[in-house]
Amino acid sequence: MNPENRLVGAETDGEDADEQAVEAALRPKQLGEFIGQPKVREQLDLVLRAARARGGTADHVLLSGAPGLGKTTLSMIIAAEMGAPIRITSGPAIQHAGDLAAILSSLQEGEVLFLDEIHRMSRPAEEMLYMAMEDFRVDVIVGKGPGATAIPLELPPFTLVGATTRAGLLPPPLRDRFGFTAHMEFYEPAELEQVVHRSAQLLEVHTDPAGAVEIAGRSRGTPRIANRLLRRVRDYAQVKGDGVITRETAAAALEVYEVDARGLDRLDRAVLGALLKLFGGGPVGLSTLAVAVGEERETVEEVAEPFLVREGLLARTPRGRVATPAAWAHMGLTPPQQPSGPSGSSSAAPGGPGQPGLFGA
Ligand SMILES: Nc1ncnc2c1ncn2[C@@H]1O[C@H](COP(=O)(O)OP(=O)(O)OP(=O)(O)O)[C@@H](O)[C@H]1O
Repeated sequence: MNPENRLVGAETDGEDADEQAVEAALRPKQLGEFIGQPKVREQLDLVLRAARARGGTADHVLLSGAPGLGKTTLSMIIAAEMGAPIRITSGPAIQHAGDLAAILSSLQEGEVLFLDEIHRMSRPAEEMLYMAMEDFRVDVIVGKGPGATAIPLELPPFTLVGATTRAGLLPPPLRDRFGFTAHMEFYEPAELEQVVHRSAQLLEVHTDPAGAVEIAGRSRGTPRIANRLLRRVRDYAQVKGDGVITRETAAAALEVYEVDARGLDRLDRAVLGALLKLFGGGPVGLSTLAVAVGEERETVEEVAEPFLVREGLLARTPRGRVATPAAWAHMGLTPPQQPSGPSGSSSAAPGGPGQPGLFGA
């Protein structure tokens, strides 16, 4: 399986230009339209109102959280609420300090600079950013070696919105220069239902409440996935039904796309299936598990496991991967009997009363 083409992948890697255009059209434009994240919304609202009242530029904002939770959307909302233009770039696109200097020196006063994946910027660019954020100034180095000179360049005040999936990877001097930091959480099912209803309205497809519940429940807490599943269910409803999304059409469509009731796809289920059926629920080493499902070790570890761990279906322990009781239940399988006696065997079902500490990693 090519992990980039996963329907339930939270990244945009496998999406074509049309899909990305639809996604862009579904973005909320104002803070009031942004669903969920109540704390972030409330705090950001204060930051933006205060900046507007002062007639100034909003403080720099750091947004952290998993892909597809709305970081880009929020950065655009910040610009819209401030009536400012926005420039979008990303850490990996800024390889040299000069790349950053070129962007910074062309910003207009009050402009929002959205820097996605800010943790992947090169070190020299990062150091240049410190000064730009704090003093709205950069030193452009001209020449090399002992003859090199630093030419100071004044910048107009701007708002940096940095986004990262890994806030912990940011060096503290960079993190400290943001006036407001927000962590985006995964969305509750009820919030995802609202996302589905809103997007369905924009796409002009009729979705009944139970249809939205069905899609939201399979969306892995992520609006981008909810929107993507909605589009696939819409296709199915148009081809196989009368275009209306009901619980039945949503369930039938997502069965075709192999996204189960909890949002697991074929890869997730293959990993869980191997762990349960071939290894009695574990513990089993990652490499062995990867061979058993015919995937790269990294694919299992980085693509399938994070969601399985988050859902409480799989645990990473010092002795290997272990299925939880919830995994057995979800896959409709019965765990093997626990061996009696003081020390349990390693192939016994994990998590039972006889095996304390197995999930303690
Ligand atoms: N709170 C929300 N309400 C409604 N729709 C949302 C919300 N958050 C995100 N979306 C939708 O989800 C999609 C993905 O959002 P966005 O691109 O902002 O995520 P992201 O966190 O920037 O992801 P990445 O880090 O992968 O770029 C967009 O189409 C957007 O419309």
